[in-house]
Parts: sequence; structure tokens; C-alpha cells
Amino acid sequence: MKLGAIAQAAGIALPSGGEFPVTGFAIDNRKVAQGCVFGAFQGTAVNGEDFIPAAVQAGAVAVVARPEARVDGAVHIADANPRRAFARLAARFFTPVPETVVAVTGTNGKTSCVEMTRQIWRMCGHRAASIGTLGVTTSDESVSTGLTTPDIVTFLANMTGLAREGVTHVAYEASSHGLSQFRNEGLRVKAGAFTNLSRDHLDYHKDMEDYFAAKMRLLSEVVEDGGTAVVWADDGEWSARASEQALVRGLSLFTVGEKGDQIRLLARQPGQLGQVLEIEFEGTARKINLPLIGAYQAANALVSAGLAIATGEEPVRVFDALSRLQPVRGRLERAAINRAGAPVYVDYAHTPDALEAAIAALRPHVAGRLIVVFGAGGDRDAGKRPEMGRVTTEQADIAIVTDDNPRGEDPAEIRRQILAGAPSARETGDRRAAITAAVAEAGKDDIVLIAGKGHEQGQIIGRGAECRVLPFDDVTVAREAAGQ
Ligand SMILES: CC(=O)N[C@H]1[C@@H](OP(=O)(O)OP(=O)(O)OC[C@H]2O[C@@H](n3ccc(=O)[nH]c3=O)[C@H](O)[C@@H]2O)O[C@H](CO)[C@@H](O)[C@@H]1O[C@H](C)C(=O)N[C@@H](C)C(=O)N[C@H](CCC(=O)O)C(=O)O
Ligand SMILES: Nc1ncnc2c1ncn2[C@@H]1O[C@H](COP(=O)(O)OP(=O)(O)OP(=O)(O)O)[C@@H](O)[C@H]1O
Ligand SMILES: N[C@H](CCC[C@H](N)C(=O)O)C(=O)O
Ligand SMILES: [Mg+2]
Repeated sequence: MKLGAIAQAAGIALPSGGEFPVTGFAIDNRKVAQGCVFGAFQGTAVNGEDFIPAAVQAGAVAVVARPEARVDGAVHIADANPRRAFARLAARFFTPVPETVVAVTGTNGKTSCVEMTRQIWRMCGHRAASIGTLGVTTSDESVSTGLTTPDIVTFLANMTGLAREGVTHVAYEASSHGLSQFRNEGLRVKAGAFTNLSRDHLDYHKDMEDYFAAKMRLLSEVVEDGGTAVVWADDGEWSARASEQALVRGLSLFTVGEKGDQIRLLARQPGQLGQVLEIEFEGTARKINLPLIGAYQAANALVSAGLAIATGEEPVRVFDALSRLQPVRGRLERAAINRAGAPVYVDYAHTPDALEAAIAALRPHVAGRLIVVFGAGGDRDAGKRPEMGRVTTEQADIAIVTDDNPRGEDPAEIRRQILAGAPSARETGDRRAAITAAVAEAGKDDIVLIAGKGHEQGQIIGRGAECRVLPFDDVTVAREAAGQ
């Protein structure tokens, strides 16, 4: 494909003709091959513009960069927002792409929703995939990309790869980092979902308004004209504002929840291994036997149903599929039962709100004590740490603070910050020791919740060149602690 044709299709002006072929796109000079278009972006760690000469040396034929950047020896595609311009160009290069694409944003529930949406589509007979924290997942396999929202080149290349394999439906996770860095653009996104907003990532976003604005780009720009916004209606002001954003943009609005207009949750009865949901859809009441516990999983299942309906699935088949959903890896996953008979759950709660939701999900099942083992990641929002401590000590019976990916920080200092909000909590830095102690202590009426790492397979220690990932899997450690 010639650069001129790509630029024309993307609606981007070129300084010269562009009568030469493009062989690929790269945002890292180390990945540039002869004939590539290089995107030079100012990052949080380094300035990509510093790598323009190296990229040209490696064969870049064009560089997308700010007008003030200096480009010698290649076409300078100047744009005040180079990430967006690059994404638009790259999206013209990577074809084909799956026909039906939806995206999910929100603080918690993105991974769960994209995975449940994938499962519903599959049960409706489609070849479907999801892209997010768990990686690129199809019915056959799951391949990690390392980030929730991969970089734009990986993202589009994956989309094309999936389309070539015959995948027609993809649900992807749009993190706030991904949205603000234009890591997922240029596709025809038929529907976008908003799950909720609560404290996270305030190391990256200035404040909650800034964080919300990043998420709202999904509804204001990424979803295609005439598309649908599926909004969880029960998150107060944030839900109201997301709905308003959808209407201002002229999207169809599909709201879900107790306050939902399209799928209304009328009642929820927790059972031993699942729950019965009573819902109303288009004036008809229905009962759904959801084989997953917790209000939060009910919310995610209904948002996912909304996405499937918004993309044309038969509502009856969609609601039927909910009763056959498989658990999402590391989300309230029952990892083991200890010798006394106490179940041990692993969950990915790593925000105050998620801890509250995970504890609330288990509470109806606890006759004795709920023992929670948790920590907070290093080099991430520090302000959430005391809040995580406070919520957990308030809602659990025993709270044990431990390490969760300290990265470049001193783990003792992270624990100290959590403990500032949780003076009554215990402290055991070594995660294996903390899990082992919790599992050993649980009696037959108790439940253990191990929060924060979910599906993760490693403990990240150190930063930059010093960074090491020590193998660690909460589920395996829980099983070992339970003698299984
Ligand atoms: C803060 C953040 O989001 N950083 C991500 C972002 O980096 P950045 O654009 O700021 O890039 P940078 O490292 O400063 O480099 C600037 C530019 O120079 C280029 N470069 C850099 C070095 C070099 O030798 N040559 C070169 O060309 C880089 O490719 C980049 O384009 O873009 C990079 C490429 O896509 C990501 O690898 C990087 O993720 C870092 C490792 C990270 O930890 N990100 C986390 C916080 C993250 O993104 N998390 C979210 C949300 C999680 C969730 O809640 O689910 C996610 O979507 O995963
Ligand atoms: N709808 C929800 N409401 C409140 N809490 C939720 C909800 N969905 C999930 N959670 C909590 O958040 C945790 C993470 O869920 P999930 O992985 O689906 O979210 P995510 O948005 O993808 O997270 P991340 O930002 O880390 O990618 C769950 O283990 C649970 O504790
Ligand atoms: N996507 C999330 C994952 C957090 C998981 C937790 N285990 C941690 O390391 O903080 C983040 O990057 O903030
Ligand atoms: Mg996720």
C-alpha cells in the first residue's frame, strides 16, 4: 500500500506525494524495518522524538510527529496530536479487521465484560475473541500482550490476525491509559460500555475528572457515529454523566441495572454457587440462573448481555447464554478448600471499590469469619492504599496486608501506607506466608479471600533494568496451603 493512499483514506494531509509503498508501522525505533512509518511520541518515561534519527536510519520512510519535531531524511507527517494521526493512518494499513467490534471502559469490570461478551457471542454461534488484561483470548487459546490495552500497532495487528483466522466478533478493554494515549483507534466500534468509576490511577490522571474524561473519549470519539452506549446505570453521578455523554454524541443509549431502562434488574437472590436474577426487558420479566456469585458479576453479565443485544443478537438467546457463562479467570475463582472445609477464593480486586465488591460478593456465603489477604501494587496510585486498607478492615473480619507487585518501591513502605488506613490489620510481607497463614487459620464456617493478583503469574520486583518477575500464582499457592 502506498503512503499517499493510506493518508488520503485516513483524511490526513501529506507534505509531499507519498508515492512509495509502506511496509509496516512502528512506535519504537527498535522495531522499525525498511519502509515503515514511525510514530514519535512524547512519553512519560522518554521522548520518542529523540529516536527519530535512529528510526530513519533503520529505514523509516515517514515519521508522524508534532510540527515542532525535527525530521530529516523521511516524510514528516506533522500533527499536533501525533498519537491520533498515527492511529488513523495505521488503521488504514491493517486490514481486514473483524466486522463487529465493541469496547468496554470503567474502573472495574472491563476484563470480566469483554470475556463474558466473547462467551455470549460464541454461544450465539460466532467466532469471537476478547482483548484485554487476560491477553488475546479466543475459544482455543489466550495469548498475553502484557498490557490491558496493547499499544496501537500490537492492537491493530492482532485485530487483523484475528480477522484472518475467521474471527468476526471482538470485545476489547479500553483502559484510561489506552484511551488517553490513542492506543485503540480507527476501527468501527459498534458499541461502547461504561461499567463504573472509582478511585484508581491517580498517579497518571490529575484527578477524578481527568480520569473520567479519559474514559469518556470512548463514547465521545471512539464508538462510531450511530453506535450504541451500554451504560451501567447504578453508579450514581458517573452513570448519569456517561449516559448524558452518549446522548450528546447522538449514540443510542442502552442502560442496564436497577435504574436501567433497557435491562432492568428487579431482584437478585444469591444461591450457593450462583444467583437468580429477575430482570425486565422490553416489558417482559424473566428469570436468569447465573452460575456466578456476587452483585458485581451480575452487573458485568448484564452489561455484556447489553453489548450482545446492541450488536444484533437475539435477546432470548443472549439471556439464555447467561445461564451457561463460565467463570472469568481470577475473578472470584474458587481456588481450594482447606482441610477444615473453608473455601479459598482468588480475586483481582486492587482498588478500594473492587475490594468492597469482592467482600460483598462473599459475605452472604460466610457463616463464620471472612479472612482477606491483600496488598497494593508499587509504582501505581499511592493514594488508593489507605482507602484499600480502610475498606478491608471495615468489611472483613480479619485483614492481612501483604505484598502485591512492589515494582520499584520499598514493599514495607507500601504496606505502611495501606496500614495507615487499617490500624487493626495484620502485616505479613511475604505473600506465600500470608496466604499460608490465612488458609491455616480458616475454620469450617470461614472463607478466605486472596485479593489483588487474580490471574497474574508473577510477583514484579524492581524497576527498569532491575525489574524481575518471580513466578507466583495465588491459585497454586492457595492449593498448596490447603494441602491439595
Ligand atoms: C504510563 C504508560 O501508560 N506508559 C505506557 C506508554 O508509554 P509512553 O507512551 O509514555 O512511552 P515511553 O516509554 O515514555 O516512550 C515514549 C515513546 O518512545 C518510544 N521509544 C522508547 C524507547 C526507545 O528506545 N525507543 C522508542 O522508540 C516508545 O515506544 C514510545 O512511543 O506506552 C508504552 C507503549 O505502548 C507502554 O509500554 C507504557 O506502559 C507502561 C510499561 C505501563 O506500565 N503502563 C501501565 C501503567 C498501563 O498502561 N496500564 C493500563 C491500565 C491498566 C488497567 O487499569 O487495566 C493498561 O492498559 O495496561
Ligand atoms: N462491576 C463491578 N463493580 C465493582 N467491582 C467490580 C466489578 N467488576 C469487577 N469488579 C472488581 O474488580 C476486579 C477486577 O475485575 P476486572 O478484571 O473485570 O476489571 P478491570 O476493569 O478489567 O480491571 P483492570 O483495570 O485491572 O484491567 C474484580 O476481581 C472485582 O473485585
Ligand atoms: N492493570 C492494573 C493491574 C493492577 C494489579 C495489581 N496486582 C498491581 O500490580 O497493582 C494496573 O496496572 O494498575
Ligand atoms: Mg482488565
